[in-house]
Amino acid sequence: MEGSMRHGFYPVALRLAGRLCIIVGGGKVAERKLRGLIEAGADRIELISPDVTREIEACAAGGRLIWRNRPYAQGDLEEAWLLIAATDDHALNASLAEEADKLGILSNIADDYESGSFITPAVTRNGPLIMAVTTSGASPALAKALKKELDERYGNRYGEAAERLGELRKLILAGDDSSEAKEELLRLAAKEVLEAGIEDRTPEQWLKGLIARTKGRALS
Ligand SMILES: C[C@@]1(CC(=O)O)C2=NC(=C\c3[nH]c(c(CCC(=O)O)c3CC(=O)O)Cc3[nH]c(c(CC(=O)O)c3CCC(=O)O)/C=C3\N/C(=C\2)[C@@H](CCC(=O)O)[C@]3(C)CC(=O)O)/[C@H]1CCC(=O)O
Ligand SMILES: NC(=O)c1ccc[n+]([C@@H]2O[C@H](COP(=O)([O-])OP(=O)(O)OC[C@H]3O[C@@H](n4cnc5c(N)ncnc54)[C@H](O)[C@@H]3O)[C@@H](O)[C@H]2O)c1
Repeated sequence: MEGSMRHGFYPVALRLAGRLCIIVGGGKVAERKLRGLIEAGADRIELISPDVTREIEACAAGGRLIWRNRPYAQGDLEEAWLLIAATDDHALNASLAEEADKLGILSNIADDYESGSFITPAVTRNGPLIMAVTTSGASPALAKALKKELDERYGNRYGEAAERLGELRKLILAGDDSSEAKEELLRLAAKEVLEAGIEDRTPEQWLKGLIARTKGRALS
């Protein structure tokens, strides 16, 4: 197996609910990262900055985050699970990256794509369907433009489909077919959605149709 050091990123989807996320900085970049955390379901957010945008201030007033209205102070990261450093102070961002590593905290450093343990992709969300694009730091603007194209092309079409497939999947997995038969049904359902779109029927009706299709094929 060959790795690539240059583009050495491992994409994951993190579960943030209940975990303390700290943003240091309160400018335009901090605001965008904050929006991303909220959309991802983060419910314990602290933002440390002596100065914030209006949107950040409104989010704090609405109880979406705790705003510490002061500069970063040593020790602020100790309880954190994840850090986003988005100040305009390069030396501070760099030292935050080091401190996070020492403490074992995930870190995103907005002004230096080589430090920090993760970078944030451009993201589009439609129900459970999340499409994320990264250029490994080569061109954030391209990541943003590609994300828009993906959203226009697939977002509306497959967001609801993913939701419905999720319900169908639960039904199939709860049944007592063999695991091979279940996998075949699940693959067939996803293929059907790609080829024909979703039809207006209950998961039970859908499953019936799929079973008929797999049986029909076995006989032919
Ligand atoms: C995708 C997106 C996600 C998000 O942030 O939510 C994101 N940047 C976005 C936009 C954007 N950022 C910049 C521009 C101006 C045009 C340009 O420079 O191309 C635009 C375009 C715009 O604003 O229109 C400038 C910029 N960005 C970074 C640096 C510093 C450096 O390169 O080290 C500088 C120079 C700062 C300076 O000049 O001082 C660094 C990073 N930006 C990343 C992510 C990570 C790599 C992701 C990847 O490559 O896939 C990484 C490495 C770290 C990180 O932030 O995680 C978000 C689109 C959101 C959306 O979808 O709407
Ligand atoms: N990753 C990205 O996508 C991206 C995009 C554009 C810019 N950048 C980089 O990100 C950084 C921030 O950009 P911006 O446009 O949000 O800047 P900005 O000037 O709008 O905001 C900077 C923020 O940092 C805060 N700050 C400064 N010193 C602080 C301290 N000691 N403690 C806490 N907060 C402090 C300020 O109060 C301010 O809120 C810049 O260095 C820029 O180069 C990154």
